[in-house]
Amino acid sequence: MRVFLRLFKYIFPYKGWVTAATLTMIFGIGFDLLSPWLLMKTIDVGISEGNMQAIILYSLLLAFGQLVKSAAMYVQGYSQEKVGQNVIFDLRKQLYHHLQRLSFGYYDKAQTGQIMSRMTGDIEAVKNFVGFGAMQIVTGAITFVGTIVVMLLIQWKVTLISMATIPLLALALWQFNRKVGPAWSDIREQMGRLTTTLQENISGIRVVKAFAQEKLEKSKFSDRNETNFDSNMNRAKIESRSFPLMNFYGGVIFLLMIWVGGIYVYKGEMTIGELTAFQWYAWGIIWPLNMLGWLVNIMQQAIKAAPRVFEILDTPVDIDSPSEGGISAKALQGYVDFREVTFRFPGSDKDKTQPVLKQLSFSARPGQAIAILGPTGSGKSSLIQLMARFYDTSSGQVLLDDRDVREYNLQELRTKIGIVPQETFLFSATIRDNIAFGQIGISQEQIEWAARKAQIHDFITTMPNGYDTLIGERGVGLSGGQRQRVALARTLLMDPPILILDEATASVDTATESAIHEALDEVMEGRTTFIVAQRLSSIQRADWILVLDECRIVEQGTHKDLLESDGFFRKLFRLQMEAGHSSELQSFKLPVSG
Ligand SMILES: Nc1ncnc2c1ncn2[C@@H]1O[C@H](COP(=O)(O)OP(=O)(O)OP(=O)(O)O)[C@@H](O)[C@H]1O
Repeated sequence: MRVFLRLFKYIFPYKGWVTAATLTMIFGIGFDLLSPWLLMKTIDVGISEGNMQAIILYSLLLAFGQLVKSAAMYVQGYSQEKVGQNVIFDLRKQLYHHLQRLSFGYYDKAQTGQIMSRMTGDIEAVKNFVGFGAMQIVTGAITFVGTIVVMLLIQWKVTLISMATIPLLALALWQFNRKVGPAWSDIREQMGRLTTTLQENISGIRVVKAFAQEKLEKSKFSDRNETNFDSNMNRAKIESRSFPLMNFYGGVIFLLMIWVGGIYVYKGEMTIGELTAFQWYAWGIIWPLNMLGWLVNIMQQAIKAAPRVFEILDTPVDIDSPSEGGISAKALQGYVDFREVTFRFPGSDKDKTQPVLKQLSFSARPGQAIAILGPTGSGKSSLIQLMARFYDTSSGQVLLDDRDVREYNLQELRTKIGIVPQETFLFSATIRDNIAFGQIGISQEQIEWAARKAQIHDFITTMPNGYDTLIGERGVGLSGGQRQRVALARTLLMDPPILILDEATASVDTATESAIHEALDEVMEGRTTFIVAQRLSSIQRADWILVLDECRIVEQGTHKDLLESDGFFRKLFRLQMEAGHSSELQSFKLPVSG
């Protein structure tokens, strides 16, 4: 019931169209009830009594009625479709907007296939009910009751006897409704899983092929496909057991009507006209009953699909601007302060899981380049994600220009923190659009400036269509290093006061990396730059180094400080020297002892 009430809120704005559909529906039903009566009069008053005028009058009225009914049907069909399409348009828009607002924490757990299936199949199921099923159920119910009332008024005894199978039919329908509901719930869930399997396979097709695991993937998909098949067959079984039975009970009504009606005509208690009209009225009873099974199906699909859609809409937006909009981040300068920051990923059990970051404190100011080093999994990426509020701290504070990040307007805050992440994503668009992503009024010169700084301009000019070359899914492929440089150009174009390079040059060769860092020297001036890296060659320009290990900052200082103490940094330096990277590390200019 709550599902219907909630759906009603989406229908309410289209009350004008609902009224049009309802009025034309009532009009249509009125003519449906009147037509057999007119036929009865044509026979009893016109044909039986040889009254030509009555024959012409009632026949004309019948023809006119059918004409008006057709027009009413057109308006009803159009209006109800208009309501249905508008409702899914609004629902889809709201869902998409909500998905845009949900935080990383939600996407860490959500399955893309499930989201896609809710955005498409589930919403479509809701539309079928709102735009068609609901109105047909009401039409069927009014037609059914109205027909019985008119028939009772004409010949109540024949009507009551003919209706003998109605209780049996109601029982069959109740049983069908009880069984088909869970079946639809299962189908919607299986469809979501099937879409997830498909989406993961397509996204990960390179891994599948590299490991020659097509067979395993095929069998995984076949399993899901089979489960989906079984769920649908289960529903089909329920339908094929129930529909013929319901049809049979409906047919019996028709037969009883002819049989009992014939006897009553024979006894003179019913006219031929009345019996003929009853045959027509019988459809007003059988039609809704036959349709009911099908309509219950549509209704049950919507009842099971709508909560899956509402589940996403009800997911709270845990990271957002403060309710009053937050303070402006437009003039952010780039002072960063971490104060006793402890962080645990959302959803992780406080008592069971170790925090990813524990009691972290450090400061950075504009113009400074901070390197973040540490073994893999030590929390480097987690740390930088807290600045742009991709996640919020579990305790402690992240301050930007002396204000807690949670006080800022979120959208503005994010445009002031440029992150080049480890894994870059490029859209199916031209290189120009990828670099200018979302920024309005950007000139070609600005785009080329960013591309030059990211050391990708020369490569772009060698491409067949230069900056107009399509990349991503629909266009040409780029190497890992080229992708990273396009992503770097995209971030530089944002001109953020805080620039974060999270292993942003890990996929480029050391010569290109060195060229990028040289070019970035000028860009980094006046900005606060964080460089997360494993290669020491990436952090040669850092003024301050933070070393993370086991959730804590275990070392911090300048290159010189850290080379003098016997910690992680010095070990890493020696390892990379031994691995033959001495030429790349010469700017450290410190003799290694011991
Ligand atoms: N979305 C997530 N949900 C739960 N735990 C996560 C999530 N992302 C990372 N972790 C865990 O948090 C810890 C720190 O991960 P993080 O990515 O910050 O490390 P890192 O130092 O950047 O590692 P790397 O150098 O390998 O990139 C790891 O133990 C990781 O398993």
